[in-house]
Amino acid sequence: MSKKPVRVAVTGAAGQIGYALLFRIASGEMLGKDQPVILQLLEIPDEKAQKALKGVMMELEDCAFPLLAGMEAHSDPMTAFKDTDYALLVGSRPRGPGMERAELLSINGAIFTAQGKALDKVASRNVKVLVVGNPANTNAYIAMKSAPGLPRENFTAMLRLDHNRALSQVAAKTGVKVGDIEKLTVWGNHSPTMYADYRFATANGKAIKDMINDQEWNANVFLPTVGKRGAAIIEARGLSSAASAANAAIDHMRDWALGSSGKWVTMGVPSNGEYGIPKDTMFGFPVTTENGKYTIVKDLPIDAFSQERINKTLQELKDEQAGVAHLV
Ligand SMILES: NC(=O)c1ccc[n+]([C@@H]2O[C@H](COP(=O)([O-])OP(=O)(O)OC[C@H]3O[C@@H](n4cnc5c(N)ncnc54)[C@H](O)[C@@H]3O)[C@@H](O)[C@H]2O)c1
Ligand SMILES: O=C(O)C[C@H](O)C(=O)O
Repeated sequence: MSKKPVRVAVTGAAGQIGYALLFRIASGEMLGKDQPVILQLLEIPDEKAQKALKGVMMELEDCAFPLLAGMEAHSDPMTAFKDTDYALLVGSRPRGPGMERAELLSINGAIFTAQGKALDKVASRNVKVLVVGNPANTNAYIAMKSAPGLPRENFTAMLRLDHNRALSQVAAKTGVKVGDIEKLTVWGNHSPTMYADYRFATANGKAIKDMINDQEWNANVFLPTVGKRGAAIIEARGLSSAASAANAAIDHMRDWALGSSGKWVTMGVPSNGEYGIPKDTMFGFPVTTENGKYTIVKDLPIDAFSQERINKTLQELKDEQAGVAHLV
């Protein structure tokens, strides 16, 4: 018997990431090749954006995806999030030239307050929320705080792009296959302060740390490369990473919904106090996922170098949270 369709809301649906994301959701890459989906697409109430959204929907229609059970265009989160089972919050205002971070936080803060409130009122009580729009961790924190009627663990931020970037850099350095690397993680904020950590990583039972054995490379090549990769893509493409961001969003949601088969993945999730991270801080942690739930990997040893990096990315998140304190 075929499965009942699930509702997937995507905001910023006519944007770059939306264009790289929607076709993959509709083809079953996110929730499985046997799971029909209804897409509930949100764009700003602007003629040009809504027209572009219609164009994307025409293309989705032209793909004749067997799993696409329905499609709706919205300009109001209160209708876009109605009964939604999954919400991918991609739409947000990018930082313009000369814009202060505080200004960006405040503009996007207003978006994620409204969207959090709408999710609180109309979404499924089991909704799984992934925030992609930057600053992703703090936007996810605002949405979570604006939705007190939903379980806080339903709100997550995307660190998976950093995780995937780190995997590829480690694979290139060691010569092992990317798919053979396990137990890598990224701690903290989706920003250049993130801490990609391969201390526990293995490939075919061998320790990656021993294979690399080069702390100078770790501190001065690997971490800056992963941390500044988004800026390097913008510099090269003239646009921010969209296909790799959409791919990471698919990976994040797929693993959350369908399980990671015991493997570690990185998710930005509200802390319960693990590793000394204050409760509710939306922080990148190593997690495993099973039956639609994630569990933070606990009690890993944190050495002095790692602690210093974790403190730095935590401080940035604390500063961001202080900047939006009036909104939550
Ligand atoms: N977390 C990550 O790893 C990661 C990676 C890459 C990009 N990003 C971020 O993702 C966001 C989207 O990137 P993009 O390249 O698709 O940008 P884009 O500008 O191409 O598209 C964004 C879309 O969002 C829409 N939008 C803006 N405000 C909205 C709102 N309140 N409701 C609904 N839609 C709204 C815009 O109209 C636009 O169509 C940016 O904030 C970017 O910085 C995050
Ligand atoms: O959009 C950006 O500022 C960069 C993006 O978050 C990325 O990591 O590629």
